[in-house]
Amino acid sequence: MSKREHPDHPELKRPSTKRAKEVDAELPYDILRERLQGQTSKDKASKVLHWFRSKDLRVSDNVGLHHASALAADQGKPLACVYVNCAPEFAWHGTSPARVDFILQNLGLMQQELKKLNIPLVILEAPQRKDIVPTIAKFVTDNAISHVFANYEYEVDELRRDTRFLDQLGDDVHVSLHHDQCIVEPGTMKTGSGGPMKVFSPYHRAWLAEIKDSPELLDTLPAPQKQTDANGKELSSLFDGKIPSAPEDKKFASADDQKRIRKLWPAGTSAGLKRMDDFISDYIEDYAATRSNPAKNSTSRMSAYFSAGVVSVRQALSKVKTHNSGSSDFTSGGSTAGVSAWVREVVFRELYRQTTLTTPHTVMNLPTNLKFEFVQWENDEDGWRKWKEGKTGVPFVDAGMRQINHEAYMHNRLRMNVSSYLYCNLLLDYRRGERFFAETLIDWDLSNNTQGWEPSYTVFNPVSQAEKNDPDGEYIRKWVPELKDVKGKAVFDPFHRLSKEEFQKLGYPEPHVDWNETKARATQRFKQDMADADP
Ligand SMILES: Cc1cc2nc3c(=O)[nH]c(=O)nc-3n(C[C@H](O)[C@H](O)[C@H](O)COP(=O)(O)OP(=O)(O)OC[C@H]3O[C@@H](n4cnc5c(N)ncnc54)[C@H](O)[C@@H]3O)c2cc1C
Repeated sequence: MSKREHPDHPELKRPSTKRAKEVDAELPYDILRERLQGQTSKDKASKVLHWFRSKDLRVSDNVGLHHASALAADQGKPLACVYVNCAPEFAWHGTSPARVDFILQNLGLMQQELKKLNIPLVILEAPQRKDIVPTIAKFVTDNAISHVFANYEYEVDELRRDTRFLDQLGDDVHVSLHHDQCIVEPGTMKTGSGGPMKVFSPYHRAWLAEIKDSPELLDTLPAPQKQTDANGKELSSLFDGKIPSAPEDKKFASADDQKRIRKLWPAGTSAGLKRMDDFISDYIEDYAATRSNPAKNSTSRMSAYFSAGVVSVRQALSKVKTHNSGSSDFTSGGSTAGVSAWVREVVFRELYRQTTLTTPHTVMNLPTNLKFEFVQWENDEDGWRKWKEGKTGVPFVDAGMRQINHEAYMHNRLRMNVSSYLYCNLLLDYRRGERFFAETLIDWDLSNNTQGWEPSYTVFNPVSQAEKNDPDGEYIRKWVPELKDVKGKAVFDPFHRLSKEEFQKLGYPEPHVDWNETKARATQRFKQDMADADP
């Protein structure tokens, strides 16, 4: 059996490195674009459709929807919207109950908002993933739709799905895809030699220069105008669609969980925009100084809204521009330390989408650096269980894991620490952690998650990381109540810093592994297994 096949862990399935390189060489994005460009243009519309996916769930500043509505209004033709619900698609990606619930709630709010504009939002059901394309293609044909609009999704399966969609529709229907997820179109930031930029610093510099020179990239688009009664009437049978409930395997474990998560992450574009306004007025100026301290809770928490597209990055950055005295110069010379530090994080998000598009093997369950594919991982099931439950005996790691289990969210500093601990100290396949994040986070985003989990030689020391970033131990004491009365620096490493008797009274686990020994083991394993690796 090949090491790529894991009957016990289907989430670890992946293609060979040879296949990965073939996909990189013939980009699914290029194949789709060629197919789009090969369409015969179609000037006259009969009915227009916008197809929402799970990354553009908003009515305002939605590029695809805006163009769909402009065409419909221009030609005086009806406009409808559609979303294809597919439970196996959620299962395939491992989408968390929190994210499924967030998506469904946002669909409900959008349906109401669109109804006020006399535009129906139809929810189609695809029983299996393979049914998505035939289901929507049938809807297009049955309703005599002439033009379909949507926004690009940059992941391999999604690009291939769209190519199949075009093939299935043939020449009778015209399909337009738009770039909506980023400020700068992915794939367009090139190095001097013409290849896509892959390294953060030059990409960041080029990105800042582009936005400074072209502030219109931050302009937002209005919601569609209200549809005429006559056109609304033509679509009258499409108005009474119901929002589906979550599939059984994606329901919250309890009503309490649902209530807590909904309170932490209120659905809707208005709630997201308000969160952004509050962040700008209360936190952005201190962001550079406080962003790494998880106890301060001073980051924007916009990630759930960005990943489902409930708020666009344009909407967020146009607000930051207003705050920055109307200037789109977000360099350190043109904005405050807080503003430039926050925008820098958004630029990571932009680069990761460019990487997904131009190096697609990164979203096919393979590391960017394919040499890491040759590492032999351990099978420490006890360590795996302790990691998931936040019981490794390492306070900073456990605090992060308990936060994710409670909030469907984890502070970035902790994401870096718990991931390093999993694949370096426990030496467990990093893909298991990546999948656990998908299954738990409300803000799961394939590009950000896979790039965040990219394995590297750096082994984080969770004790010194905690001392530096949580200097008062406030975050640890909040999430690990067994340690709430531990005084001073012992909270960072109670097993080594308290007497045996004091430690035993806490009811907190001993460290599952010794950090120094496992760091040396990881370094040695990576070096040895990757030395002759020839992906
Ligand atoms: C192992 C690992 C897994 C991650 N998985 C995800 C994920 O599934 N979804 C996700 O959105 N982010 C992920 N991140 C990135 C980052 O941790 C989160 O975006 C951030 O913590 C969200 O909190 P915030 O909105 O308050 O961020 P802020 O600090 O306010 O940043 C603003 C926005 O910038 C973007 N951003 C911030 N940090 C990063 C980063 N390191 N990489 C890419 N974009 C960033 C996000 O869209 C974020 O909302 C991951 C990071 C790591 C190390």
